[in-house]
Amino acid sequence: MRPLLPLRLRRAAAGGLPRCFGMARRGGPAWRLSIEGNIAVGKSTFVRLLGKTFPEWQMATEPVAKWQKVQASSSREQTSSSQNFGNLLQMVYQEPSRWSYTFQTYSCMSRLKAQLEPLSEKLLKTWDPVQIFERSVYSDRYIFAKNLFELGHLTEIEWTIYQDLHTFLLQEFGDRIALHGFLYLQATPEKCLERLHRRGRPEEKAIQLEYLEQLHTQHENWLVKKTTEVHFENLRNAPVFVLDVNNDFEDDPAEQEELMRKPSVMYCPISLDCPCSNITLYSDPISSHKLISQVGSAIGQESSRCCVCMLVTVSSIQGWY
Ligand SMILES: Nc1ncnc2c1ncn2[C@@H]1O[C@H](COP(=O)(O)OP(=O)(O)OP(=O)(O)O)[C@@H](O)[C@H]1O
Ligand SMILES: Nc1nc(=O)c2ncn([C@H]3C[C@H](O)[C@@H](CO)O3)c2[nH]1
Repeated sequence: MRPLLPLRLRRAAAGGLPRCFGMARRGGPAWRLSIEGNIAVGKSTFVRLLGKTFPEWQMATEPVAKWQKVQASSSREQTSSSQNFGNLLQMVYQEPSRWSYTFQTYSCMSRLKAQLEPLSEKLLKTWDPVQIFERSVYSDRYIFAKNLFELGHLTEIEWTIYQDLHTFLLQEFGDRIALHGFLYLQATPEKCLERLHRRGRPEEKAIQLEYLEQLHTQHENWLVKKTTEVHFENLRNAPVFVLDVNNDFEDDPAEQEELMRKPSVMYCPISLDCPCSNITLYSDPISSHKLISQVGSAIGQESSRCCVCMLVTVSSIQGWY
């Protein structure tokens, strides 16, 4: 079963909707969501599942391989003989004070490029085109760079220059890199460490629980408590859907069922007149769809695909691990 909104409803949102509602039409502006979460929480796994379930969607995975093998990308002769300048991921873990600034400028640039990618031909032909990003230019700054600065691995001057550059680039690119919402995969740092060890990426061998605890706090402050100072108006208003992914439900149908019953909280401060403000949604697609219909009728639409519907659709995948 694919718990998508019925096609009829997905096609209903054609215009005249409040600010937070999208214009679903063939080749129209894409819904752009970022999957956020701690190291090894399960983002790539989740994105892979989304890709299998919605083959028409465009997925931008985190370019870890590029960080592990830095190569010049501007040269016209981009061949297999391109020089390998080293494993920046390993370098930043081994010598954070030396390499954090280099890493953050490079990772930020690679995320910016991903967010600027044009819609694929395939996506242009679909109704409700959707782009999914694994992390974003925002987590680059408000999770990792901020944390490295607080740990003293970025100096005052490096942090200042990074922020200046980040703000400038994001303002320059404006709507071209805008996101419509965030899906925050949330698990305890202990669970992330367990998964990190199970995955066994060599560069991450020395990661301690304390580092994952710090990153967890950064995620909570930015996405849940909203205490992190952010510098972009659209980011302040973006909806955040929090999904508890602590359970190892990959091979456990009983856990999957349990998960389906769990409510998730959607934070949607998108506009004062938005009817989906701070409501509780259910990871059970049927309950969620009922709620979406209620939201739709509350604003005089049969139903629509808004930020809430979009995130519910994405999150309902969770039940099929
Ligand atoms: N819900 C889950 N239950 C059990 N194991 C999981 C679950 N999700 C992911 N895993 C496992 O945890 C490990 C890390 O998952 P994954 O690589 O998807 O994490 P990630 O969040 O993308 O990591 P990173 O932050 O490094 O990009 C993998 O071995 C994966 O198979
Ligand atoms: N320092 C630093 N800054 C980032 O922006 C960043 N984004 C991801 N990572 C690390 C986490 C995983 O080990 C690995 C894959 O996610 O890369 C980062 N490290």
